[in-house]
Amino acid sequence: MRRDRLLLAATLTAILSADLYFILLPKLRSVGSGEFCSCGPDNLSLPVQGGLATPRLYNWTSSAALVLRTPADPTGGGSKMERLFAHPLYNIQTPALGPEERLLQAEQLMDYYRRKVSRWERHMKLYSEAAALNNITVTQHKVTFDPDASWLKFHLGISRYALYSRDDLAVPRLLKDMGSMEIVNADYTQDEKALKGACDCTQVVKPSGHHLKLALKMQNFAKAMFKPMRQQRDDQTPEDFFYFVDFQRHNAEIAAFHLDRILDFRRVPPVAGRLVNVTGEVLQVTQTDDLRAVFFTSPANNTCFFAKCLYVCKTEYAVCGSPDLLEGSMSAYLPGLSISPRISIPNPWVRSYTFAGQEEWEANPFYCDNIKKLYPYNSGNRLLNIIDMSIFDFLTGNMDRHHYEVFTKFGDEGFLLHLDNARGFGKHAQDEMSILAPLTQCCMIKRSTLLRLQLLAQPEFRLSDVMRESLEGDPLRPVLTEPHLLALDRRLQTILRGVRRCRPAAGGGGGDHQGLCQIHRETSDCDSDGNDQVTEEDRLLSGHRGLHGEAQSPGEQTGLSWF
Ligand SMILES: Nc1ncnc2c1ncn2[C@@H]1O[C@H](COP(=O)(O)OP(=O)(O)OP(=O)(O)O)[C@@H](O)[C@H]1O
Ligand SMILES: [Mn+2]
Repeated sequence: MRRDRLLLAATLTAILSADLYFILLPKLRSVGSGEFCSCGPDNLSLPVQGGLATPRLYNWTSSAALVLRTPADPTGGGSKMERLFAHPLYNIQTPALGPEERLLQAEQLMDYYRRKVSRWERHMKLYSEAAALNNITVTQHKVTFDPDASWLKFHLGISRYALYSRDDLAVPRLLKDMGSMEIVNADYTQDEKALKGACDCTQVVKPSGHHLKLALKMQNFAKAMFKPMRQQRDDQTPEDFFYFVDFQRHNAEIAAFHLDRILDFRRVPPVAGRLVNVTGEVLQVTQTDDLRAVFFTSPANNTCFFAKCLYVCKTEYAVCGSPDLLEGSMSAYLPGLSISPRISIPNPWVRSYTFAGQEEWEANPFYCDNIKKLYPYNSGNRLLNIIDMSIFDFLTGNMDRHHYEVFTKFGDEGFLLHLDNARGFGKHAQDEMSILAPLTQCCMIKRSTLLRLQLLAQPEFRLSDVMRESLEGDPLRPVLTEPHLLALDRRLQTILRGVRRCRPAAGGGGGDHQGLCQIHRETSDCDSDGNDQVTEEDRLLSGHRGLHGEAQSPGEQTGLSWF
């Protein structure tokens, strides 16, 4: 009898403990976790649904992510990505774009495309005649002129505010096309061609041709930059590697596109993963002898190829299919430079690309004050855009941002293109604080950026969860390992802490609020969504606590400077 009671007591205790551990504790943890508890000073309690616009992103992501979607559910279940994109901050109505705000006009692009197709057809005719004379087998693929092609729509949708609009359905179509459409041509990229195979194997820094990337043309003339897989998902950059000799990671390119979209920057061209058959889809379609010449069959019978230059330097840099299939990232090409020129500008926070070099910003705490006086950082939003870029790079851990590009058409107020993100996601356990130097030294941030970062720090929209879900839509899922996803949340908290604690070194914060981070409300011509954004965000914020929650009204009591 006593034994029975003991057994009963033991069972009850076990049930109670399990209850405590699995139900009560997680609840307590979720209440106590994060910096944005509903009563805390950092609360930004924006409405979860409705109000400003209806969700328009139901068709946005491809296959798997779509399958996962369930209607937005305020209790925390369902798709977080869908809830994020349905959030008012992501649904601010934008005014229609005028012709001057678009990068390209439809007729201009269509003419360009038509000329390209007929040039290609003429060229293919001559090429196959010559190939037949020389006994070279070429796979002839039929190209199609498709006025509705996804890449064409993507190019037409580029505006002075962003590479694509939030609800642009051409983008998911383009992702799908890049992941599966027939490849009709493979070649070196322009910058590799510019090297003309020149190699300097004595150069340690930025070894030319290290990167082994290709330009692939698809059957409807879409063009993508292919970066092959060089590293397994769970390999980490070795401790002793300098960032400038680190591998380029195809999965980092893919993940960066998704992150950029989730942050609502829309400054990274669409990137999809693809399993490419290097024999059938590269070797057999290339018309470049140089490229054909770097292919070989490995002792394990796999098809491999070298970077043009490193062929004569280090043979271990070859990449191999298994036996022909190779993962890679496909990054949608931007419109050609002849129809939409871009300029490449050195990043003011550029790193030294030598073993021992140090740049001024690393040694001078007042560096930002100097930059603020210099054109084009002395007016407009260029500096705020650089700070956005540093936030983006800090999240991915990319230290290789030596330049940035802008479309010349949009002048100084154009957005910055975030091209080349392949050196992110190298070390999940390390946060490279120096990448955030533009933010921590200048102590300013766009309000629209801060609002979204704060939203993504809330459990209902947790960045790692939204990223995980978004990346599920890529053919190469899982694109990032869990530790890399979780690192995003940690880094996001670090950025928000940085914003809260920011003290400009020179005390030159400006205005009446020196010594605090400046939260910049953008002017109409620079905001990525047009001038309605400011009013809409104001409306969203009205009735809520200030950004830092320290006071009721912005400006006076929050101690922030509003511009
Ligand atoms: N999606 C794109 N569309 C058009 N051009 C692009 C695109 N992505 C990159 N480029 C151009 O190609 C150049 C090289 O690309 P990327 O930087 O990705 O390769 P990389 O091998 O890392 O080169 P680098 O060593 O110069 O950094 C870029 O500077 C840019 O001008
Ligand atoms: Mn690069």
